[in-house]
Amino acid sequence: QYGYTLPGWRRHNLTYRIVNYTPDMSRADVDEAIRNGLEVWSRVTPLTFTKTSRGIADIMIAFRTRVHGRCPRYFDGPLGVLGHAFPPGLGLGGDTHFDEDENWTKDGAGFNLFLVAAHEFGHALGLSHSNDQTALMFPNYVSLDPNKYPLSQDDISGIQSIYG
Ligand SMILES: O=C1CC=C(NS(=O)(=O)c2ccc(-c3ccccc3)cc2)CC1=O
Ligand SMILES: [Ca+2]
Ligand SMILES: [Zn+2]
Repeated sequence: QYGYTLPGWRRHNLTYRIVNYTPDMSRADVDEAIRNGLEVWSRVTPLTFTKTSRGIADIMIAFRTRVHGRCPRYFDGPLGVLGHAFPPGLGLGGDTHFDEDENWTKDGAGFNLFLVAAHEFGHALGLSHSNDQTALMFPNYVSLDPNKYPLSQDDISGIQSIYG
């Protein structure tokens, strides 16, 4: 159950672009972690995600540190905040940034990019935090088994309350 749900995207066929890559992982592993992070949500909604490699996409994904660009939120160096995403909307809406000062991995070491991405994309699609500690949208990072299906019933009812 969520405190509030933000308005969702009116269009269901969304685009995303990975603006830059972390040196912690291979490009293929980053592409896969991001694709899987989006697929977690597209599997339970009518949403589709198409990758673009240039221009402006709905969901602009970037690895940034500290104060970055015209983003109103800043990162804090290693640990602490791992990423942030903006709720659906034009411009910054949907954009998702990861803190490059973290050690991003595809396995259990450091922080698992797929898991953090799946959480942040929940915000980019309009979900707030859940108080269900088994939920992907729980505010604290739990290193779930990335191969286990990370969505809880709470997440599914939350996202389906927005996208029906
Ligand atoms: O809006 C916010 C503000 C603070 C956040 N803290 S975080 O970046 O350290 C973070 C915390 C938990 C997760 C997470 C939770 C459950 C499963 C996987 C990741 C991801 C990022 C995450 C976030 O999305
Ligand atoms: Ca940080
Ligand atoms: Zn940012």
